[in-house]
Amino acid sequence: MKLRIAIQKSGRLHDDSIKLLKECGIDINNGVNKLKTEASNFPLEVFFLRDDDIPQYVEDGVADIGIVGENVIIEKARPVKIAEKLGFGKCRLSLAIPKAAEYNGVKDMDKLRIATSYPVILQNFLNQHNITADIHEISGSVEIAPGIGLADAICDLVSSGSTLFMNGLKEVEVILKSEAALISNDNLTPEQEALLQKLLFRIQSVKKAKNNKYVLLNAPNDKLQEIISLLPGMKSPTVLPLAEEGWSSVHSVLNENAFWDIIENLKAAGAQGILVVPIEKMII
Ligand SMILES: Nc1ncnc2c1ncn2[C@@H]1O[C@H](COP(=O)(O)OP(=O)(O)OP(=O)(O)O)[C@@H](O)[C@H]1O
Ligand SMILES: O=P(O)(O)OC[C@H]1O[C@H](OP(=O)(O)OP(=O)(O)O)[C@H](O)[C@@H]1O
Ligand SMILES: [Mg+2]
Repeated sequence: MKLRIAIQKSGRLHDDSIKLLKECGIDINNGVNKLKTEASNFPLEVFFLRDDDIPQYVEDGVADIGIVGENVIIEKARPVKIAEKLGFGKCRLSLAIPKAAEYNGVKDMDKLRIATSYPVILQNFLNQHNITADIHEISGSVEIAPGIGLADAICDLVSSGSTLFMNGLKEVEVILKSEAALISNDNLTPEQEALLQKLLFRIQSVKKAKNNKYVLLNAPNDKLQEIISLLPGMKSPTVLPLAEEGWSSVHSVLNENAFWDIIENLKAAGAQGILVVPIEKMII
């Protein structure tokens, strides 16, 4: 028995999806233009599909699990479970209007023509704000719509904002924040569920490792207690004597979010020779 995963064939999520599987120790040979392949060291079959189709395939059980943006999951409104958010493909779905247009709030969208590939999410947003607008569904190149007279505003994905900028548009409302997620069919068999849990365990170890760094530093023994008190660590820091009398080496794990603040405090407390090393897997 194999678990079948659907990932994007090409596009924004393709490379990161393959990379995540690799980081989980799963080897797949991803031949050019192949639509289906198998992992050599995990019971996993991989289907390469258009991202829009992935929720439907997972709902129908053609694939058991899939990797797709939350924006697509919500737009397609299929009854699938979100098993894990994956931390890549981060973007937002936003409303944008021509740079020179005046904007005083969502109510300015009333009666406008809005071009989008996300009619369901947009309609829900407009309903919540009691706004009636004319939604033009188009499947791509949405940012060009105001420039060619197709629409007054757009609702599309943004990350750096450069596509909006290049098309003379400005972002005025964020409707949704999104990242890639692992979705699963609602009715997996116990065997499939066990394989999914095995995969999730690996994904979580990879994610935790990415959010943490291994830190080594030298501390004079008279500052050791103060330095140790600044370090969270997985249990408590490792302390080893240095060859030089009166000094110790301290090893610990620091979370990315608190990282720079703690490093500054460690330096101020007398830590020296601070080394920061990436962690490949982290199992707690
Ligand atoms: N600029 C961006 N930055 C980060 N993530 C993005 C960005 N644009 C899109 N994404 C995420 O990546 C997903 C895939 O985007 P992409 O542009 O490759 O889709 P697509 O053109 O619809 O591809 P497909 O050919 O599979 O239908 C989006 O649904 C979204 O979740
Ligand atoms: O804010 P930015 O960093 O400019 O990113 C936003 C753009 O990225 C996505 O398209 P993509 O580049 O994936 O091309 P596509 O239209 O072929 O899907 C999205 O549809 C926007 O057009
Ligand atoms: Mg698509």
